[in-house]
Formats: sequence, C-alpha cells, structure tokens
Amino acid sequence: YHWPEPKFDAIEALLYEQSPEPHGVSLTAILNKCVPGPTGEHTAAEWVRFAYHDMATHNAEAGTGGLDASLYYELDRQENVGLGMRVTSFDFVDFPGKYVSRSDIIAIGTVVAVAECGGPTIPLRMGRVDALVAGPAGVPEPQQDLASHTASFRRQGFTQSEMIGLVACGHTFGGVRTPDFPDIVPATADGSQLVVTFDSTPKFDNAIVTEYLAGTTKNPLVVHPNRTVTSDLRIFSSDNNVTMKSISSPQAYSKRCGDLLARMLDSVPKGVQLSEVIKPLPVKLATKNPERKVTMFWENRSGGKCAHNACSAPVVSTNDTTTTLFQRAGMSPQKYRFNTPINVTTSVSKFWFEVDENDGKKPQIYNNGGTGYEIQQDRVLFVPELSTNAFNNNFTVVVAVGFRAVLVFSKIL
Ligand code: HEM
Repeated sequence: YHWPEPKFDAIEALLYEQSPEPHGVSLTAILNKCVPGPTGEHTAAEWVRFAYHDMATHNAEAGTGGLDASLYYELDRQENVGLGMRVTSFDFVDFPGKYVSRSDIIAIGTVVAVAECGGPTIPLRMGRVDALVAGPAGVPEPQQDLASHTASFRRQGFTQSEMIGLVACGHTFGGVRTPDFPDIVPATADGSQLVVTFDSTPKFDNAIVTEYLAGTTKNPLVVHPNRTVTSDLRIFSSDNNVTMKSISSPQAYSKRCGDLLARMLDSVPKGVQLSEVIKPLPVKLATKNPERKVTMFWENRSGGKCAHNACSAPVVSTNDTTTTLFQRAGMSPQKYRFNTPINVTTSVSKFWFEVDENDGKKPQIYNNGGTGYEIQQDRVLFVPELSTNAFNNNFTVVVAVGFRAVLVFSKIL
C-alpha cells in the first residue's frame, strides 16, 4: 500500500472505518445497531433483501444479470414491492462515487448489515459494474410453486440445498409487511401491527432454523393457513429437512450463510472482474500505548527543510475507531488528528510521522515507504457554497488546499 490510493481509501472508509466523513453519516449509523425502527422496519433486513432482489435475476449459465444495481430501474415491478426497497435506495444514495460503484455499495451494505447483526464476516470483493438499464424480471414470489423456485435458483446458480440455505439465511431478520403483502399479513383491527417477523429475534442467527424445526415458528411464509403462500415451508421441507437440520447449530448456520451470501454478492455478469477479498491494511500493528507520542512533520513546497521542528505538529486528539469489522479482523485502530495552520506561501509538499513509544527504543518513522506522503501542488478546491457574489465590486471566493492524513494503529487481540 502506497498513499494515496483513493480507491482503496474509499473502500476502507466504507467497510472498516465507518467514519461519518465524507457522507455525513456512516453505513453502521444508519443500521442503528440492528435494532428495528418504530414501525418494525429493519434496515439490515431491507439491505439484504435489496441485494438478493438485485442478484435474483442472474442467469449463471448465460452470464447475464446478477449484482449490477439494475434493481434501481426495476423498483416499480410487483416482484420488488415494498417501502423497504425504496428506503434502501435512499439509504445508499450518497455512498457510490468515482471509486465505488452502486452495485459495490449494495454488496458492502450486505456485509456491514450482516456483521452488525452478529452474523458471519462475509468476504467482500470489489469491482462490480453498474447496469444502466433494467434487466429481465424473475425474482421469486411466495405464491409460486416449488418447481418454479427450484428452477429459478438453479438459473441463479444455486442447487436445491443451497436454495434452502440461502432463503434460511435471508429470512433470519425482518419479516412480511401488511402494506406490501396484505393477503399474507392482514391488517389488525386497530391497525397497529405492520410486520410479522420470520423468527423471534432481530439478529442474524439460527433462530429461523431452530424455531422451524421445533414447530414453534411464526414465520408467515411457513404457518399461513393459505398454503399457496407458504413458500418457506415448501422450500425448507423440500429435502425432508436434511439441509435445515445440517444448519441448525449456530456455527454451522453462520458458516453456511457466510459462504452462500458471499456467492450471492459475487454473482455478477460475465466479463466483470472482481478484486481479491478486501482486507484492512493498517500502517502498523501495535498495542494501544498511552505513552505513545506521535508527531507529524512536513517539508515546504520547494522541498526545503524547515528549521528544527518548525514544520511539525503534535497530535490534537486521539480516538478509538474500533468498528465491528475491524474487531473481527483482530484490530482496534486509533485515529490521531493533527491541526496545523499551513503557510500559504511555503505550503507543504509532503509529510510523514514519527512515533515514539517512550519505551527506550528509537522513535519509528512512517514515511510511505520512503517517499513521504506527497501533496499534489496544483490541486485547488473551490468552495462555491462559501463564496459570495459581487458586492461593491468585492468578491469573496473561498478556495482551499486540503489534505487529510490518517495514521492507523491497531492491535492484534
Ligand atoms: C423463494 C424465494 C423467496 C421468496 C418467495 C421470498 C419472499 C419474501 C417476502 C414475501 C418477503 C416480505 C417482504 C415485505 O413484506 O416487504 C420477504 C422478505 C425478506 N426476504 Fe425474502 N424471499 C425469498 C428469498 C430470499 C432470499 C434468498 C433472501 C436473501 C438471501 C431474502 C431476504 C429477505 C429479507 C432480509 C426480508 C425481510 C425484508 C424486510 O423486513 O424489510 N429472501 N421475502
């Protein structure tokens, strides 16, 4: 890793750091710790259903469709009914950018949602390419029979047993909503009940399987008296519960779901080249050390050295940036912030860090593999929102030359 690598930095910020910058809010903040909202809406479930519906029109043999964000053009179809779908499209609206496609955001959404709800760490690859038009229809619907569902999943690239697993993994959270499926979940007399959940927990866990096997499930797609709509019952029991029994322990459930959901996210059109699995790349692995002194140094624009320590700044604040996915990777990173006025004439050409652990050893220098962290000199940011129009022939034009440096320390737990 050699800074700057904007694509990698963007992915790392979205997946691991969960910092509110630059979107104002992080994906995990929207997920609200996997707690359903006041009307029973469950953001993590909405995101996973969104990803599945985008992928479900994949034709594995022909290499068409898959996770390609074509769903954005297909939300008016009956097979994609639901407020949850539209809310998700708004949840994701600010996140795609120059380096991360809409379809990669859908994949990241599923990885973060499942982890936040206690599910497996789904290995994430990047590089999905967005469709620019709607694709063919073909998302499974509850009133279809078992043969159609089996054929549909086969087209998507999943065997019968994998179909059972994938549905049991998806239907671990969220549920069926009255406004979307009033025939399956009719309105109560006082109108208070809006969702009937698939199992008794909002977490990503095996309760969907154990409650089904124990006969205590309230999953409407299993227990509804109108057998036409009990698609989960038909699917789960289609191999005499062999698959459901095989994923009834928490460990087996988590492992199978991690594998199947990774395959769901990696079902992409032929020709799309996905990256290696994304892993966090900390600058250094270290334990937290309250004695640690971190200093930033820089050189001015002409490359000239400053007088002793004139171009240096101490840390102004430190904060723990541990997130679920960082923790799972065995890391607890610290973020060090520096705040220093830069002389506009001499500017900054590159910067680097010195880290003194105060343990009697020589301080370590972090200088981007020897080159320093270079700042492009010809980059000027114009800020129209803060600039005003002519007044008495005066213009205020706000421009900035900015850079953000993050030094990550982490600890192997
Ligand atoms: C034959 C296959 C499937 C059928 C017939 C089916 C049907 C349904 C139905 C009717 C709902 C209720 C939606 C609403 O009321 O808005 C639902 C919700 C959901 N489905 Fe499926 N589903 C299938 C497969 C899957 C798969 C494979 C996944 C993911 C791996 C998945 C994930 C979800 C999730 C997370 C929800 C809850 C959404 C929420 O609460 O907002 N489903 N499904």
